[in-house]
Amino acid sequence: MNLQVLMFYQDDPKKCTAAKMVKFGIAKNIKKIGNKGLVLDPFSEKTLLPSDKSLINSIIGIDCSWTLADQAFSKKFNGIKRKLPPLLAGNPVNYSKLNKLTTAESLSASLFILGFRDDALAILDKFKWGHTFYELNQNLLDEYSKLESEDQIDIILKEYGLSN
Ligand SMILES: C[S@@+](CC[C@H](N)C(=O)[O-])C[C@H]1O[C@@H](n2cnc3c(N)ncnc32)[C@H](O)[C@@H]1O
Repeated sequence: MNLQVLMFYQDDPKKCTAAKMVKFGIAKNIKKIGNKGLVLDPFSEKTLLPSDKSLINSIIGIDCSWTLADQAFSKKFNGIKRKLPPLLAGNPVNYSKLNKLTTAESLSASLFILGFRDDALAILDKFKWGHTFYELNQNLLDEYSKLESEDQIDIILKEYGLSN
């Protein structure tokens, strides 16, 4: 799957996971999103499902600061927007917080859910804390890669003690 990042350059470049993925040739730094691009948007009403694979030709992470994310996502991006189903951050900045993932974690999780397991793990291998993200979410990711509808997510969260 073609991985892309659209960068706002708002965070420390030394810690930016999108910049690291571009440097390693894992993701392409783009300025324009295509119509069949899956935009990873934490504010989207729709959740990513495995069946979305047939609609898309690329996955795009929007690399902005979490503190400015509402402004960044108020822009009208082209593409197909989806949030990820609930996952725990493994990165040191937002460790164990639900849904506050780095761009690298979000791209990895989306690949996992869409069935590209090896590619998902290869991204995490590039980060010291990558294995922590996988260990925290392995069971959830396995379940999400079999999702047929959003209705099933609440049942999964209850099973793992993550529902309110
Ligand atoms: C807000 S930026 C933070 C970037 C961070 N500074 C880094 O170095 O990775 C993280 C991006 O990953 C994607 N993302 C993170 N969590 C997500 C979620 N729960 N659902 C959908 N996309 C998510 C979005 O594209 C989001 O803009």
